[in-house]
Amino acid sequence: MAELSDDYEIRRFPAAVDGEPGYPEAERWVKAVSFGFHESTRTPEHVAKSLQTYRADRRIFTGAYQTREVAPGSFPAEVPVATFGTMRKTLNIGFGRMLETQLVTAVTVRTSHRRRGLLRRMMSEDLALAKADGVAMAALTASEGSIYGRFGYGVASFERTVTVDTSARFSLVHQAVGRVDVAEPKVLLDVAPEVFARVHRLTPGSVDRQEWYRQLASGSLGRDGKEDPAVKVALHYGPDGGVDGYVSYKFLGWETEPHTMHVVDLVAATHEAYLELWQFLAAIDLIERITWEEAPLDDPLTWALADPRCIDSSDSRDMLWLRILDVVPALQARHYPVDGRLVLEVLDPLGLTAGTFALAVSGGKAAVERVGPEADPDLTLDVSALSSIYLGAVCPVTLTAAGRIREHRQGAALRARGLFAVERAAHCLTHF
Ligand SMILES: CC(=O)SCCNC(=O)CCNC(=O)[C@H](O)C(C)(C)COP(=O)(O)OP(=O)(O)OC[C@H]1O[C@@H](n2cnc3c(N)ncnc32)[C@H](O)[C@@H]1OP(=O)(O)O
Repeated sequence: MAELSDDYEIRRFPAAVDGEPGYPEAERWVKAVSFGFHESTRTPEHVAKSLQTYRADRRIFTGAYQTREVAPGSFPAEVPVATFGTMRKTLNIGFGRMLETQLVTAVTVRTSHRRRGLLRRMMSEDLALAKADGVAMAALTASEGSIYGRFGYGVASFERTVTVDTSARFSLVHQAVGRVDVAEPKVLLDVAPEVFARVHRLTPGSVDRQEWYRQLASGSLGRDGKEDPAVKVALHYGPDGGVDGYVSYKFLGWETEPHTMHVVDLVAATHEAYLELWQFLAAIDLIERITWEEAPLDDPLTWALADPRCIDSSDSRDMLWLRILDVVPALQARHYPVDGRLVLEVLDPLGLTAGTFALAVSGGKAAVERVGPEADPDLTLDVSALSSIYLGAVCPVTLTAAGRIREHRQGAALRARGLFAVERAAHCLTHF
């Protein structure tokens, strides 16, 4: 664990709502986070609403506080100079299996206190505590690609921004089996979590959503802390009449050309619902373009379009970063689509998971054991590379080519690729 400096005290406390004794401390913490991300100062109402959703997620706040006298006139000592938030949610690890995961969010360090090891200290302590608490996986989404590899995180899923031309060119090779109709946005307060729960069970890489998502999708609470009257909603009804998908969207205004609808949230629990929601979006009159920032890379829409070039997707990026905290339970939790055996030598910059492990899969079920240093490894890899291949969305053969995995036995990386494959493309619709 990192050296603790006397200049700062680290405090951990749960999210509190207005009226509770911990509220002033939680309020200052939230304000420090928005300062760290260069947002406008949040109004007290906005902070109160944020804290209600954070409480529903049972978030834990970590703050670093100055212990020495602060400069006169500067932020007082009660305002944290560094923030670090966590909550626990499930991660779909393929074939419908769920793994409890420590989600890390709201990481900020005030400019005047940066590069003194505050992030390293908060991260090392938090990951060690989560592991001691029996949590085998941590996850985050990163503001910069250069920060988190050193702590053992690896990119495990991707997303892309798509701009879809919905002029006369747009045509889907798909015969509708259900129907789509517009609805009052507030219906999503109830419907969105139900539809998302189905998607979460079906999609490897999916992280269960925070409370805020249903509020965002229904226009109840926008990013600015206010209701968003621009949000519109359409529901997809399957052949049985039940709602199995929705899209929440906003018109970008007549001055944006071509006239564009922006997707706020699109969640579909069946293949048909996904395509039919796109058919609906493309059919909106006076609109020639749809934009969506959270589209999958491996997207059925591409293959259902008569002209796949209707999609412009120049912006692909990393999405979910995973960090295995405990190798044996993490690997044993997965289902494997093929049988096989692999000996993995795992390196860990924080020392949480280092060791050599034998993974033996029979009938899809894994037995994992720590073996001695004399065991002959098939692969040597950093925990960040193991975390990257865990969801099947990053290819071990490619990581070997990149020098991130060392293959001691020819064909071992390809074997790992087969073992870690999942039943459908990994995609995470949850930012946190
Ligand atoms: C999950 C999320 O919340 S993502 C959001 C992350 N936050 C932001 O981007 C907000 C703006 N940035 C910041 O607040 C800070 O610069 C932070 C949080 C990124 C880093 O905090 P610091 O306390 O300065 O980091 P700390 O001093 O502990 O550095 C630890 C190591 O990371 C390195 N590092 C830190 N930030 C960066 C960076 N942006 N790029 C590259 N390396 C970095 C340091 O050089 C150091 O390396 P070393 O241990 O090998 O010497």
